[in-house]
Amino acid sequence: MSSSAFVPALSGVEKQDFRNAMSRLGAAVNIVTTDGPGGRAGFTASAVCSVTDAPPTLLVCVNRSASVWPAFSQNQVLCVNTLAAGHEALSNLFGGKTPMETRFLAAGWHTLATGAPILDDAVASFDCRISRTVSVGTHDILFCEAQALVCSAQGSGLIWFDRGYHHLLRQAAS
Ligand SMILES: NC(=O)C1=CN([C@@H]2O[C@H](COP(=O)(O)OP(=O)(O)OC[C@H]3O[C@@H](n4cnc5c(N)ncnc54)[C@H](O)[C@@H]3O)[C@@H](O)[C@H]2O)C=CC1
Ligand SMILES: Cc1cc2nc3c(=O)[nH]c(=O)nc-3n(C[C@H](O)[C@H](O)[C@H](O)COP(=O)(O)O)c2cc1C
Repeated sequence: MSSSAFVPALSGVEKQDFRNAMSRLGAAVNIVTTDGPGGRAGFTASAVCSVTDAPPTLLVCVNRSASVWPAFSQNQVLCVNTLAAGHEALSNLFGGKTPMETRFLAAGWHTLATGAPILDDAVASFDCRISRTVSVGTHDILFCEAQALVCSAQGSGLIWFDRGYHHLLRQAAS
């Protein structure tokens, strides 16, 4: 066997080893918001993925111990706002222990179909109703059906990889 850093996991997988391996999966950074009877809330999420385009559905994984969980559970609507390069400070605000009002004061917002806050300069926003929730371990998987979309032709993407931010730059067409 080579002397590289490859470490085989032969008998079960420890939580920290799982996280270390997951840190190697680059993912877009999103601020997921909600509003309604349960109040306005938002958090940073990288566990977001497309499910099917008919009906247009994506999923979001949220830790049930997060302060935002009751609001999402009660409101049953959310908006996935995909961040652009330059949104690192906003991502940190929504990913930490910051009071909810302070998080939202740091950017401009509007609403579309569901009333969930849509970030003014997101790369894309998916305004959704939660169609199904499945609990696995510590997290709820929220299946979300898009009711309205915003898609920007401008801007570079923001990626979370190896526990840090990276910019995904547009290549000039060849
Ligand atoms: N899916 C999630 O709940 C995620 C949570 N985070 C949280 O953000 C903070 C910073 O994370 P990192 O700097 O990336 O270092 P980390 O060592 O906590 O996590 C490394 C990777 O493991 C995964 N991960 C982390 N916590 C997880 C959890 N509770 N359930 C499922 N997957 C999880 C994510 O893919 C993450 O990028 C931590 O508090 C972490 O828990 C970050 C990314 C995803
Ligand atoms: C880059 C990044 C990605 C994250 N992705 C997720 C995620 O997909 N799901 C999740 O439940 N928490 C995720 N978190 C953690 C939440 O953003 C954080 O727990 C949330 O803001 C709740 O914090 P609070 O309980 O202090 O309000 C992520 C944090 C960061 C910095």
